[in-house]
Amino acid sequence: MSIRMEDLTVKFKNGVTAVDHVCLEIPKGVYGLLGENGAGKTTLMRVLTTVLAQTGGTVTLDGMQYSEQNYEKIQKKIGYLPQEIDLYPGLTVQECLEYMGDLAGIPKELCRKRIRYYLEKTSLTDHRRKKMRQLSGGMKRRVGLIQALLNEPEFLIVDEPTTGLDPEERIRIRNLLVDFSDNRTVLFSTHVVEDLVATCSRLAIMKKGRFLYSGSMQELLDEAKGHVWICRTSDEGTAREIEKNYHVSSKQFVDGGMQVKFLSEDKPEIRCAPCETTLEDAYIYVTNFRAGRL
Ligand SMILES: Nc1ncnc2c1ncn2[C@@H]1O[C@H](COP(=O)(O)OP(=O)(O)OP(=O)(O)O)[C@@H](O)[C@H]1O
Repeated sequence: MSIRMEDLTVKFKNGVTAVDHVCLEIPKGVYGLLGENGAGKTTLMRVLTTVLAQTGGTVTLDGMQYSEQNYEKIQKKIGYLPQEIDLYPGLTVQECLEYMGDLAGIPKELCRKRIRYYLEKTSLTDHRRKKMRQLSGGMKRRVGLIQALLNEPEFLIVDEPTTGLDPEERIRIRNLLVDFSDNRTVLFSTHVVEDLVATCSRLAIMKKGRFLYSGSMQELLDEAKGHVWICRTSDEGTAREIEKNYHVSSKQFVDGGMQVKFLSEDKPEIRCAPCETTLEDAYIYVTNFRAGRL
């Protein structure tokens, strides 16, 4: 399963161009999508799920064009967990999932078997008789993920799947997505950088409707290599100066002073040492230093 976008554009009636002439190929496996608020990620995902039609360019799914006559066939291959999901509050978890499975045309027995499997995988088995409205936010999110997985789609699109989950559940869901991606494509949109580090080896970074970066995680880290610096200082003035002049990626109090990690294209003129690059640093590097080239 491969998804290809060529010159894809979405311009809303109010004049906002949320997706701006982008090209991208999403291969098999988990593919990360990162970007600031308003970057255009949700709009892009809505096009990929056929909820919204593009205003320009093309999308193909294994060579099949996204066009009205193909929408039904495409929808059968897709699972989607949107950012906001409010499933039937009056139904129990089990009833809700059976109903969603029915809507997706999954035979009853097969559907029940899958529901049992995914309830177990998402630690919801003991909650299956609860009404949807009685669930916590994190539990609702997990039910939302199950409904997206029920038809075992070839292309799964998940928007912030780990929002509201505690650390253990977050890890479990990430592992579930990685297992699920075997021979399938999972587009994983998130603001949580560690989620991508733990799940994918390729990703795209979006800003103002365009891709600032698309490629491997390692190449992204390499781009920022040599531009990340660390300064330990007990002088508040130095710390303030760094904040004023550079993009700070972290700061923390340490014995007798402060440790500031920051990004700079060139070697800074203050006392500091080069430092290992994390995905978060690389993200800040690309969004701030490449943005000027947009
Ligand atoms: N239906 C719409 N009509 C007009 N403008 C819209 C519509 N939907 C989104 N936009 C605008 O398009 C741009 C991209 O929005 P989008 O929701 O795709 O961003 P996002 O990357 O998903 O943001 P977030 O991370 O906050 O969810 C924003 O400027 C937004 O205001």
